[in-house]
Amino acid sequence: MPDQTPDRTPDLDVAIVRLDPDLPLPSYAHPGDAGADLHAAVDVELQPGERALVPTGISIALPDGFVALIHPRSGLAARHGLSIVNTPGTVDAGYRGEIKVLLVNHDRTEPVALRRGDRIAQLVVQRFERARFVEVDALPESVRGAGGYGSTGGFTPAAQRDHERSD
Ligand SMILES: O=c1ccn([C@H]2C[C@H](O)[C@@H](COP(=O)(O)OP(=O)(O)OP(=O)(O)O)O2)c(=O)[nH]1
Ligand SMILES: [Mg+2]
Repeated sequence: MPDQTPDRTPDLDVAIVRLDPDLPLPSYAHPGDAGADLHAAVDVELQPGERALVPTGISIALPDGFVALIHPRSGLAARHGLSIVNTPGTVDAGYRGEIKVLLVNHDRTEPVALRRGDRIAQLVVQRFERARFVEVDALPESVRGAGGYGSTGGFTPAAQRDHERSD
């Protein structure tokens, strides 16, 4: 069935140069998708635990005030343990070099073989705010305060749950 989701995402022109004219441009798989899929420009095989900086064959020029974030694809992560070391990778508006993806194979036993043209990651273009860091002597109080790193509780690991049940 065709995707019925109306695409209300506003369009933004982003200049792109294909360093490799045989590869497709990044593209959104469905209306409303946030990420445009990026293609590998080379074949690469990653052994378990191995990483590689994989070229995508494109350079872009984002308008000022925009950033592109390189996210992993969940299917590759779930099926092969493939992720990105520095996820999300940050592509700055001023960057004119080739976009590359720092892939890592988290699988313990199986290598991952990628072919040139495979969709290896997704690029999310978004606006950002540039902060002016205003130094003060003390920060305003908040309900959370300095609590973090699980201060609100986490989950009980299954092994511990089983142990409590058998008590
Ligand atoms: O996954 C990534 C991350 C970065 N870049 C490019 C675009 C980005 O604008 C530039 C610099 O990235 P970043 O600031 O993350 O790296 P850095 O280690 O801080 O290098 P630099 O000192 O050049 O900023 O490298 C990529 O192509 N892929
Ligand atoms: Mg940097």
